[in-house]
Amino acid sequence: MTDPTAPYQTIPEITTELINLTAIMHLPKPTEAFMSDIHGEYNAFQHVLRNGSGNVLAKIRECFHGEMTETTLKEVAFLVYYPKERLQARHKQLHGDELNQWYLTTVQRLVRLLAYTATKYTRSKVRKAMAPAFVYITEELLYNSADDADKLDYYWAIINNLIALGQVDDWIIATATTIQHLTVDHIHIVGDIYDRGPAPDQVMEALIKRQHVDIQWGNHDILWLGGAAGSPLCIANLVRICARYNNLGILEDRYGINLRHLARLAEHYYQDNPAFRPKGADAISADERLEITKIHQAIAIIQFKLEGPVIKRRPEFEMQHRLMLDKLSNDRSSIFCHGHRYPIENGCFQTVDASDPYALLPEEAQVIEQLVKAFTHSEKLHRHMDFLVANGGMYLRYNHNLLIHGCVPVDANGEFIGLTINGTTYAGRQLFEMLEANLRLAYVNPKEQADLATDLLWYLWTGPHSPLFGKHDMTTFERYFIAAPETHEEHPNAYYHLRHEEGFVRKLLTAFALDPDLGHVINGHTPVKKGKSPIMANKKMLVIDGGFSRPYQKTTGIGGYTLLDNSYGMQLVTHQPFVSKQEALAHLTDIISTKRVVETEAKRRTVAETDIGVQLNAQIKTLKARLADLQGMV
Ligand SMILES: O=P(O)(O)OC[C@H]1O[C@](O)(COP(=O)(O)O)[C@@H](O)[C@@H]1O
Ligand SMILES: [Mn+2]
Repeated sequence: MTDPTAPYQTIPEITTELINLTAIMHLPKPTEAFMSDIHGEYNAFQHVLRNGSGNVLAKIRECFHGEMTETTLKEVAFLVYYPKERLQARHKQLHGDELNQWYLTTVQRLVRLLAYTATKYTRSKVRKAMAPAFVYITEELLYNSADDADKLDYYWAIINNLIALGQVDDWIIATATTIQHLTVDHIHIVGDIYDRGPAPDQVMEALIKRQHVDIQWGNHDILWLGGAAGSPLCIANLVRICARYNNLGILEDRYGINLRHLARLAEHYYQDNPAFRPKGADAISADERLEITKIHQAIAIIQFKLEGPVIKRRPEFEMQHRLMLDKLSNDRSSIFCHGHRYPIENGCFQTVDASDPYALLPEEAQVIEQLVKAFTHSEKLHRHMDFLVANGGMYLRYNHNLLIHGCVPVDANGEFIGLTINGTTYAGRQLFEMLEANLRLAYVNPKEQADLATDLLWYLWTGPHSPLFGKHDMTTFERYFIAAPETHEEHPNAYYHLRHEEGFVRKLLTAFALDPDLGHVINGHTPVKKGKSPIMANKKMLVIDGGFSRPYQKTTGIGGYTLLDNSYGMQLVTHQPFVSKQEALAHLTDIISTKRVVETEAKRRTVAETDIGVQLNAQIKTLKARLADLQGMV
């Protein structure tokens, strides 16, 4: 890494930079937002992203305190969230002089709001958040006040010219976006961008456009990373989930993955089957539903077949109990598992050879080969996965907090447990690091499909000690084919009851080299059921999967939680279910219901108390030593 102090070598250069860095240390800590389990719900996600978890409206309220009615406040807020759409609406309503008056008022308001949101940042940081084409104009407006009599004409001349030259709409859009970005400086995504919902690719595009984003991988994200890394099992799982949620379009239309071979195989071998009809597919034709139902069965059976060889070649995964196809009776009418014989419902094992149940038919092998090729060659998928790999990890330590999608696997006594590979046992933080190193290895070697690194990707999705899964079994097979509900249970790791205890959460923070007095553990993954609190362990544990995922809103009763951490403290924000962008725009409805203060700081926190502050402090030390050397030489 290059030394950030390298450009400062002379006494005046060093002095200027020292003054700059020391001043930054005193600025308020930038705002962080935490979101998780977006599950492809782009519209709800982008709304929360645009409104900064309710922070934009709060800033507008403070900035224009007492000057605006509730309706006007909302109008300004929605202009900041959806500038393009609101401008279109204005163009329909207002013309000529009325429109010009609206522009004059609006530009002035946005300049005031921008100045207000920019106060806690350096000029250089604010500049970086602006659209390059408008930096000059915006800075002139921002740093020359309309209240200054000498500058009044100059100020209004800029605004009038923006209007006269037809640039004002673009400026409004650019400035609204800058305000959004300054309101929430840093975004943490605590996993599960993918699966179940319709537009994970759009979520990725939105994240790529933001400047400060990190991602803690979720088990569903691993399937897609695994797909790009050429793992046949990850591919089979994610295609199955796309079929189950009527989302095959994500593969074909968004990522250019051709499903023709799979559809042909499905058409040949499968019929209608109630257990495999797609969810949330009321609007599609009967023919289409039938086609998806067949594809769903074809890929599920391929998945169960592919699991066999991996479980057998990796005894260290301890997943032999997940071998299901060899437990079917010869006539496939029953199965012996979980210590009992159960009848099979909705069976579709026509391609399973009783004497060699895990063998793929030649056409199944061909389908999977073709899918692997398509996944490893999709340019768009690679762009998205490169971003996920470059900006993501198995866990993150950030400003004293530990961010993890699922859990840190432990036994009933709270001792770390994990995987033993080649005689070495990996548990606690080492387990995360070993898995991450293997993921990165698998990702850069997509041609390897049966090596340990690729098999570990699948383990991350479903393994009993996977920190991203956190349950003993994934009972997908039983959920499709066995009615008895006791076979569907997926026992959660002891972590999930221990995380209510403060002592246990302190132990986790210490194990990840964080200060247990200052830090919190922030989790996603498990929807917080109606009536349960997402704040646990004397506020040390925060669980923010309130469920953006529509299919899960029945369980949670809400539209999701997000967490905000600013210089004043931490706040948990509860969101109502998001209906649609059209609905939000038509009625200016936000989806914030409550803000709950988790912690309030006695003294406003500054940059000095953040991770960036620690880095700046090191730079200050280096520069001071360099200055002393130079002064000694004089
Ligand atoms: O709701 P579905 O589609 O049946 O999925 C259920 C499966 O999803 C999982 O909950 C994993 O997904 P999450 O990470 O979203 O919890 C499995 O444990 C479970 O078998
Ligand atoms: Mn998850």
